[in-house]
Amino acid sequence: MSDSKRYAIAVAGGGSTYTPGIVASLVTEEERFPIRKIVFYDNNAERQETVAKACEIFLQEAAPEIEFIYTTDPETAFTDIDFVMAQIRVGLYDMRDKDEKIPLKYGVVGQETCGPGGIAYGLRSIGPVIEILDYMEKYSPNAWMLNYSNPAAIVAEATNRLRPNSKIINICDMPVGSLRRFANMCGIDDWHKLQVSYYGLNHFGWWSAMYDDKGNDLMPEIRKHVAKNGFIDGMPADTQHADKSWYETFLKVRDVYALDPDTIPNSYLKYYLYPDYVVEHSDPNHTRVDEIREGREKFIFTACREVAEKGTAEGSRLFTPFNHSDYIVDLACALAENTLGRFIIIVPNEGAIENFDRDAMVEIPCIVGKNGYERIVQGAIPRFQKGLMEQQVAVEKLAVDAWIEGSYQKLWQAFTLSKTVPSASVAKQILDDMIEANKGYWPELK
Ligand SMILES: NC(=O)c1ccc[n+]([C@@H]2O[C@H](COP(=O)([O-])OP(=O)(O)OC[C@H]3O[C@@H](n4cnc5c(N)ncnc54)[C@H](O)[C@@H]3O)[C@@H](O)[C@H]2O)c1
Ligand SMILES: O=P(O)(O)OC[C@H]1O[C@H](O[C@H]2[C@H](O)[C@@H](O)[C@@H](O)O[C@@H]2CO)[C@H](O)[C@@H](O)[C@@H]1O
Ligand SMILES: [Mn+2]
Repeated sequence: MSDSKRYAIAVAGGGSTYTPGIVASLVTEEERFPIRKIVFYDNNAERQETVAKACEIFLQEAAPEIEFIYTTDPETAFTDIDFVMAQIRVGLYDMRDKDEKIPLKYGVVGQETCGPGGIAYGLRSIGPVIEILDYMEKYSPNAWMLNYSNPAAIVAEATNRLRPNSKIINICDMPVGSLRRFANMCGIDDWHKLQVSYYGLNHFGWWSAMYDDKGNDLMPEIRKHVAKNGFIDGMPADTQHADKSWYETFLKVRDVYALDPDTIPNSYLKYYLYPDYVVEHSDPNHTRVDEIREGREKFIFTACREVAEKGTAEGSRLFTPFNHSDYIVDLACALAENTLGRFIIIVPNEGAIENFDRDAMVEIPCIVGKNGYERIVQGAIPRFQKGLMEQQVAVEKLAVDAWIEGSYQKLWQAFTLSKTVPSASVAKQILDDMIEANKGYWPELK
């Protein structure tokens, strides 16, 4: 890529609720990351069109120099692009509904990326994510794919196993969302000023050190805050995080933190460490997906239709950059423009966590530039975290084995090994229901 280049972006999952935010960040960052083309790709023409019509109007008003197209044709989407930003949800919210509600029927955590729901979603995501990666390599062999599609841990294990040489970086917005909260807890205006040590698997990690840009230790202040308030930081919540379930998750970090006051945990650990509490506080008939249908999805699609009806995006709250969209755009910019910024991303361990599987996909800080990423070594981790991670990484690897081999046995083992599941018999009942629910999405299991 030449230094004066303007970049072309394909957004895979153009109909995602996160797409307007990504477009907003791309426009906001145009000066340091110039864009010549944005293409939306989705396999659901109708869903994508609603989002695309609004984005088209916004782009005409805010950045008319950017060419914009949307398509369901892979060749049109992936030809002549520099980056794929992927955020597909295979099976849409209807299948998320099953991921959350089937385990709850058996008294087990029902969650999008954790436990049986996360494994079920993983088995749906692997094939289509690989398909998009293959399209990218066929039509734009030099491009990078930045993948948000969940469950990122299982998708990362699969892409590493099945396409080890591909230019793909799997990412999560949880670390950056949390950094923004930590900065706020310490009265620091910009989370980029934080320098942190962090290790784990995706949605399964811990901060072990945090400093400000002058090298001052922030851990004492953050520890004090988290012990008292969890991740509730007093910032006004956006639409999504004003939801009751996010509030509860951020508050519950207090109890997760209590288990190891030396580190600050990822909020997702509540599903593994307090599964009984989570189930008791779940309504099996109204889970997170229902909150989203009533909240984020409704807001995004209503706002898109309003922009299309009015013929202007002026005054719409749709096109607001936020940390999720800023993060993926920052990362693309780092690869394109060699910024050498620090990013917490999901990569093969290869010794960065000294006393952990070399071939596990771990989430750690890396330096990112034109030639990819360089890991920042995290050293040896404590026994508590290591024990938990070994169990969880085995779940993720068994799930990918099961997808590759079409193995019922390995998938049963994966469900059984999840810390959220109490026994092999409960695992089997959930698995058998999941097989029925995922017909047409999962490989045939023998
Ligand atoms: N990694 C992270 O931290 C992170 C953060 C936020 C969202 N996400 C993920 O981003 C994705 C989008 O989330 P959402 O809530 O906006 O979902 P959504 O259902 O609103 O959007 C997903 C889009 O993907 C499309 N799609 C599904 N299968 C496809 C395929 N095979 N090819 C092309 N398009 C396909 C759907 O039609 C839909 O328009 C999910 O996977 C979600 O888990 C990840
Ligand atoms: O339940 P949803 O669909 O609202 O959110 C699911 C996603 O949640 C995580 O991202 C959070 C993040 O943890 C939080 O700190 C803040 O930044 O908002 C994010 C959502 O935008 C998670 O990382 C994703 O993988 C989930 O898809
Ligand atoms: Mn995530």
